[in-house]
Amino acid sequence: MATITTPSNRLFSAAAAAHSGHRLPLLPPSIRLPFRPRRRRFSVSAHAAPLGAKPTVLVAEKLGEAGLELLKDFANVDCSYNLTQEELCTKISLCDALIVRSGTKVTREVFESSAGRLRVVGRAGVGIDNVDLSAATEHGCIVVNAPTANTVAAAEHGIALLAAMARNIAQADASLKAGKWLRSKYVGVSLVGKTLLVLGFGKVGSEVARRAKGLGMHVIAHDPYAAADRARAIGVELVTFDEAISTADFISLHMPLTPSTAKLLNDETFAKMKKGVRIINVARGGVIDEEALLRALDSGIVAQAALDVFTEEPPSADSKLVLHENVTVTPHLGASTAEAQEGVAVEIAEAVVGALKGELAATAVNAPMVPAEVLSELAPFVILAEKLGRLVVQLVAGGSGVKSVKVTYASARAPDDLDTRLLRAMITKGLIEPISSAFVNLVNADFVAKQRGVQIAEERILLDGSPESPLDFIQVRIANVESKFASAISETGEISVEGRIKDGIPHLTKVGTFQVDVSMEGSLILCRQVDQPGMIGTVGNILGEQNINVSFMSVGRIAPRKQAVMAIGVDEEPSKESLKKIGDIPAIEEFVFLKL
Ligand SMILES: NC(=O)c1ccc[n+]([C@@H]2O[C@H](COP(=O)([O-])OP(=O)(O)OC[C@H]3O[C@@H](n4cnc5c(N)ncnc54)[C@H](O)[C@@H]3O)[C@@H](O)[C@H]2O)c1
Ligand SMILES: O=C(O)[C@H](O)COP(=O)(O)O
Repeated sequence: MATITTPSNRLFSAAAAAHSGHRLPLLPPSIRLPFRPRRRRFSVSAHAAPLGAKPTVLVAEKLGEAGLELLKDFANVDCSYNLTQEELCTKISLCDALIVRSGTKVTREVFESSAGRLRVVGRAGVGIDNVDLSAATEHGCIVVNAPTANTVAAAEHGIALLAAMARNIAQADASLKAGKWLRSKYVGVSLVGKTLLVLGFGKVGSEVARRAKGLGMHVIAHDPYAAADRARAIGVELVTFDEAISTADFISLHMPLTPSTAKLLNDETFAKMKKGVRIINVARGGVIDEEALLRALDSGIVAQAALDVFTEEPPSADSKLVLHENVTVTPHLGASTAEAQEGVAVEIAEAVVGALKGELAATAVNAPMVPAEVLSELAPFVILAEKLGRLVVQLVAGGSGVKSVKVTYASARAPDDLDTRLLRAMITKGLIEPISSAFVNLVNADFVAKQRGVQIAEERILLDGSPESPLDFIQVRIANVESKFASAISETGEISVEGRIKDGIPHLTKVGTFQVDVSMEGSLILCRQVDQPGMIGTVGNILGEQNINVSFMSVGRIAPRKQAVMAIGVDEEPSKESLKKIGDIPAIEEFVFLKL
């Protein structure tokens, strides 16, 4: 038997990966979130839509017709463009989903103003730097984007800017329209044989590279996360950052804006570039230190720049960069083709509708991606996990404070085959919802646990035997607390419960050191007693008098006539009087009533 400990900070690895511009493999689009719909009892929304009512989607920036039609089939759609931040915050409390492009800042204030009603933010495009992802996660709001439909449009715009800049198209056009005929002033540079550096070899970058090869350019790329064979397949060489920037004649930027890419091009990096280098940016303004670029243009290190994106959009009317003679600019038009906008609209509408239906969208950027086949196999264990969390927390004596939770997954499968992110989220949901007003879901489970100071450590036990089922049992323990049911304390001094799946149904199989076997449905009475004949009948009679249906009973004992724990499943909640009568039975040493 081997024990493998897993750090619990992996739940949102997908979010972190997406944030760094590095996506996990995409999944089939229709994966259902294994959560029941939000129950009104735990709703944190002050303005939740009436049950059964259509959800409301606020479309805050222009979206293609085909996408709007898809949304209207499922939801009430409010198209309100050019909202001020204040207007957005006012409207949002009446919306279940919000769709934006890059022009709307979805700030923490927006999530706070939604008072818990906003469940989905759809970014109709790739870059999610205008959405406060941490705030979304903290509010349990899923963020989805449309990462593929505008790739070609952005790549084509990059190539258009490259060619227009090299041949001074914009400047010559403006000059001719101003009545001048300046043929010698606008002599350009050729592209063929020149070295183009693609910085960020993702979807757009690789399409730019492919097109630049067709123009006869020598293309190199730098991307710390890209696979060399993918680059090689289109005749592109992946090189180090320093080598890349010091050899390129043209540099085209295609990475996301993240803390690690912000101001990646700055005074220091411009100083390492070839004199006369030309820069194209259709990624994000913030990846260039714009003041440093201005200095590099003025000193001649950078001969020309072509910019579609700016740190502040729109840039100020007197921006020296925008007005610079050697700079060609467009107002963030990379994704703006008719075809791309229709495609993006459909891509985001499908993702938002799916997320509102409770499906885990393949393009979610702040929730773990769990493959469909894993989800279906884990489904019963997901319910077991929540019930164990819900049960174990009710065994804690008031005032103890839950801080340290240990979860053990026992399985005959290799540890890497078991994805525990969902299970951990559901245990957290079970642990936290009964003792707080928080609404916990797959998106915010780790955050809520951390916020409440609850540490969840996971370990895996590798069992012998055939690995048909993903799990044999799950054990949840809470350390450093007192229990209102002393028999739930294990040899290690922790409150401990253990459960298994039997015939597809979650069963409680161990409490403290006592083996029991009760299905985890309805409610549960746990009694510690001295094992003796007639106990089951006595308790059954008390409950029968009150017309309480007993669904099952199970006795786990240390040895005949010694201490035993009796677990009684009941369909209805017994009255205080009935519970008192049970407690008054002389052989019963302690008992507890638990809601599952
Ligand atoms: N101007 C526009 O209208 C427009 C349109 C589409 C996309 N974009 C922007 O273009 C960028 C790229 O989009 P995409 O769809 O190709 O995204 P992508 O995620 O497919 O590719 C981004 C690539 O950048 C790489 N990367 C991350 N950090 C890096 C670093 N420090 N150095 C080099 N590479 C790094 C990633 O590994 C990834 O391969 C995004 O910022 C997106 O918002 C702009
Ligand atoms: O990140 C993107 O997809 C592009 O920057 C497009 O932004 P837009 O939707 O505002 O055109």
